[in-house]
Amino acid sequence: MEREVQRVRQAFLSGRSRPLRFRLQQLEALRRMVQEREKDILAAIAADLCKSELNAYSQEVITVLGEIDFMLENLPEWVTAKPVKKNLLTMMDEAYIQPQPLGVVLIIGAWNYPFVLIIQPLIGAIAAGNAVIIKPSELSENTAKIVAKLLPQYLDQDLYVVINGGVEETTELLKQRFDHIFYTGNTAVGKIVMEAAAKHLTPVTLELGGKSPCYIDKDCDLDIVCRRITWGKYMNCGQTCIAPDYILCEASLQSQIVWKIKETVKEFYGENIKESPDYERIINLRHFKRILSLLEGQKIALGGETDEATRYIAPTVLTDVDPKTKVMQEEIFGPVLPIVPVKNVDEAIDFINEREKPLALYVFSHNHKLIKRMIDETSSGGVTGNDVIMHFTLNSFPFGGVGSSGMGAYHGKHSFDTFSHQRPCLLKSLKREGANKLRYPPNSQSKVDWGKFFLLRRFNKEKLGLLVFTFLGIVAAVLVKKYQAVLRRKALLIFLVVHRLRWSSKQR
Ligand SMILES: NC(=O)c1ccc[n+]([C@@H]2O[C@H](COP(=O)([O-])OP(=O)(O)OC[C@H]3O[C@@H](n4cnc5c(N)ncnc54)[C@H](O)[C@@H]3O)[C@@H](O)[C@H]2O)c1
Ligand SMILES: CCCCCCCCCCCCCCCCCC=O
Repeated sequence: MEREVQRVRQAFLSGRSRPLRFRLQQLEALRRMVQEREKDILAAIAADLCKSELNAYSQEVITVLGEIDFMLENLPEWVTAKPVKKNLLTMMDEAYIQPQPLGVVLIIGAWNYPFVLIIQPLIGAIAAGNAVIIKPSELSENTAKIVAKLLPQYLDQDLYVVINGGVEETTELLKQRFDHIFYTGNTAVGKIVMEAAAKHLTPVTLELGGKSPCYIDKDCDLDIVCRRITWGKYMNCGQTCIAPDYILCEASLQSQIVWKIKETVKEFYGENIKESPDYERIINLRHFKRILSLLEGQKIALGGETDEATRYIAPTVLTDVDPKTKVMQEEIFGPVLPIVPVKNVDEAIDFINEREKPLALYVFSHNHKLIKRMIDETSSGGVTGNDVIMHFTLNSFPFGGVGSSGMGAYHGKHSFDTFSHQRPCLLKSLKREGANKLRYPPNSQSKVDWGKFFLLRRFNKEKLGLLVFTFLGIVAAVLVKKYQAVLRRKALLIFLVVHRLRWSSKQR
């Protein structure tokens, strides 16, 4: 493992991942890989999650292709140095921010969207000029294998390396020094990753989970609300990090919600859900049993049917759920939707704020003010009002959690920034040493006063224009004079003294 990371580091140190042209070529090659090997990729995802190829394409591949195109379009602008505002002490210097790659990045993926969750961060890491080690989830083994097979056929083999394995391999990998670790998965392992990273002071991005609440106000169109919630909750069999985890609403709305979800389930998946190509299965037996244990002692208002042999759990709704029961203590990550009755929006806000900060928050209402209030008075990684999941699809948004749902974010420019160091660069001349004497010892009150003038003085645009105009006038005058150097220094000195005297008198 150590040798493998060393090899990738050597490749990074060769410098070839840095030029813009190279990054664009690699991103284009990645796009070619997705397009040419689409069938293999979709088959692997389908095998891992019992997912139709159409759904695999619309949930994972579209996002990846969109992200690559967005990077290709914007990267030339993002990589360029950005000039920054200067102060009086640096006005003659060059000052800019240059984004630079961090070095060797480790990306650890989760199984629930096994392709997009490793390839989307990879796109950001390549765009930012890094070398990358990718560790796909061992639970989605088919996708892990196909990614390990295909990437070396399309990308630089020394810079971008896939390492497959389970907990043992990941543990060994985490002992190595990286320049950034990007982890997607559950919060408990997130803590292990962060602890390992701390040993090398490696920065981390943690894309974690949590219980994302969904508040339904009585002032809304329940047909539409229930259709949208049914889509987001049962997509991928509830195994989506930003799926609505539970519903908060007034008790009187419960029966209508159950009825409308039942109708929508029929509309989406037909009478025999098991036969539907759009309804997935639970990833493994451990998760299947975990989800079943959440149903114990609950009032099942819809669904509840299961089949261990195929790890099938029907779309399920629980009503009158007691917040102290197990289903409300952990992230469900399955097709079970508890409804917790609350009296009103105030109680819903308190309920959310008494718990860990979720990855997503959903609010449904015709009342825009209520939605805004919910946003203002709670915290979550992201929010969608009057829909679910959809904020994930907008790559101008930073995607990530807050508090126990994660730290850092990615997608689009936010990925580029996550994998870049924003390096401040100040380039001075070896001339104009006179002004520098101010900061050299021995210090004096007069030097401090000059320092205050240079560093604390604020010019508005008009004054700055006047300053530039005066300065140019001085330069022009000096050019026609015989004793150029002497005159320039004196004129500048006079100008600065006058300005400082005026400023000092105003201060008093
Ligand atoms: N925020 C997001 O973008 C996002 C996306 C998907 C999933 N998630 C969250 O991830 C969770 C589901 O994923 P999961 O955790 O079951 O996926 P998982 O079991 O695939 O684990 C994630 C990764 O952690 C590694 N891992 C597991 N145990 C480890 C250990 N002890 N030490 C080191 N590495 C270890 C695995 O090899 C894997 O690569 C849910 O909580 C979900 O909300 C979050
Ligand atoms: C048939 C064409 C449909 C067009 C696509 C519609 C938007 C689909 C959105 C899918 C979003 C997938 C969510 C993936 C979340 C991954 C992170 C958490 O697990």
